[in-house]
This record gives sequence, C-alpha cells and structure tokens, in this order.
Amino acid sequence: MASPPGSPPGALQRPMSAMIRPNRSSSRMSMSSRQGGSRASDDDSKTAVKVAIRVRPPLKTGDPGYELVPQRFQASRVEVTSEQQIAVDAPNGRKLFVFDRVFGEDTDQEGVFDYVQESVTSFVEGYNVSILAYGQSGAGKSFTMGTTGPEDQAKHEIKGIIPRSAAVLFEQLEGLSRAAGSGIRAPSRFSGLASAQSMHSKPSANKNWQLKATYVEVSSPFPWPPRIFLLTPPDLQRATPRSSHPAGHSRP
Ligand SMILES: Nc1ncnc2c1ncn2[C@@H]1O[C@H](COP(=O)(O)OP(=O)(O)OP(=O)(O)O)[C@@H](O)[C@H]1O
Repeated sequence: MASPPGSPPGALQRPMSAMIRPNRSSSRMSMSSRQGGSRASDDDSKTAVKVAIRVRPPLKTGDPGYELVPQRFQASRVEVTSEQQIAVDAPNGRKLFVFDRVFGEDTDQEGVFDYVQESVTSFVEGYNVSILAYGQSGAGKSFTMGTTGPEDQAKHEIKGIIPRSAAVLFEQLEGLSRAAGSGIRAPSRFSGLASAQSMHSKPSANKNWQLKATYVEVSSPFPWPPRIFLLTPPDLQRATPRSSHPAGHSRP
C-alpha cells in the first residue's frame, strides 16, 4: 500500500517503518468461509501497514446521484459488527470482513483522524509515512482526506485528514523548536542538516518549517492503465516538472 521514498541525501539512515514488527500474521483482511466464519486479522497494535475502512452514510432519496445507485444497493447492505469487522449481505450469504479498524457511518472526521494521528507523530520522529484513500467513486475518499475544496477546510467538523495532519505537524514541529535542548529529538530528515549547520553557526531555536503538498488522484482502472491526475492548484504547479502533467488533466 505504501512505498516510502528514500531518505534525502546526507540524512541519517532512516528506519523502515515506525510501526514494523517481526512475525506478524500474514492475514490482514479475510473473506469469510462458506459457513460465514472469518479469520482474525493481524491485531498487532504496531504493524507496517494498517487497513481501516469507513462506511459512509447511505445516500437518501433526493440526494444528488441517488437515482444513479442501482436499486439493489439503495438499502444498506453493510453492518458494522465491531470495531474491526463488518458483515456484508451478498446474494449468496452474509460475508464477514476483518480490518485493523472499522469506522461506522456515525464516525465523524475527528474520529477518523484520532486513529490516523499517530502516523503524523511517527513522521515527525523521522519515519516515512503514507496515508492513502482507496475506494469506488463516491465512496468518500475526497471527503475523508479533506481535498473536496478549500471551503471545506475552513469548517472544523468537515475538515479531513490532510488539513488536520498539516495542523498537527506544525504544532509538533513548533513544539520541537520550543523544546530545543529538552531531549526531544529533531526529525532525522533534518538532524543531518542541523548537525552540519551547527559546525558553522549557532543552532537557532526558531526554525521556519515549510510544507509542500501535492495531491495526486489515480483514476478508475478502466480503460487500463489507470490515469494519474495531479490535483495541485495551478499556481503551485509551476514548480512541478512538466513531465508530471498528464495530458487531459481536468480536476481542479
Ligand atoms: N462520511 C461521510 N459523511 C458525509 N458525507 C459524505 C461522507 N463521505 C462522503 N460524503 C459525501 O459524498 C459525496 C461523495 O464523496 P467524495 O467526493 O468524497 O467521494 P470520492 O470517493 O472522492 O469520489 P470520486 O472517486 O468520484 O472522486 C460528497 O458529497 C461527500 O461530501
């Protein structure tokens, strides 16, 4: 699911993952057997990859797009049976699926972020972190990640993972600056730079941190191969190599 980039030149060798543990079980998600049973997922609390699913509230009569939902899917067929399991009513019986975490339709944006937040802390500690949203059209990927539009990011209750992560990131980095000398270590990606700097000048407690965000959307796999859309706003795209701009890109 995640393929971390290498460390920047000159940086210390970084650990593979903040959350890797040896001897983990091989199963992350298991479909039920014909009898409707289910194998337990990897319930180690610290693993390299975690799969969480979010069940969105079903569209109601009158909602935009409701008439496009095939009739057999207009009533909900998913039941959240625990924090790690859902049951899906399929024509050939009830199927159970197990994940690291399941969020029901009444889980709000803050509830989802509470689960993801430890990844931001791991990032500040110097680990590579990727958070991906995957699902069919209309499943709520943009809503969950917080990339629907700038107006959504102003409202706390609908703010998604990306703006929340950015806020926590800056909070934690500012905390590091304030706590300089307190024993909290700087992210390893910067610690190489910091030690090089300290050879020439006094280290400064006031650092200016900059976050560069690039949004990429991989479109549906038909026609194959999937197309990749760069969603970064046009004024920021000037800094992006031309080769990264797919022909026909049209998302804002
Ligand atoms: N958990 C949720 N609670 C309330 N509304 C939601 C939720 N998830 C999605 N929606 C709403 O459903 C609609 C579709 O969601 P969204 O655009 O995020 O889907 P998507 O998976 O990104 O679709 P696409 O792949 O077509 O871009 C939006 O209007 C969004 O606000």
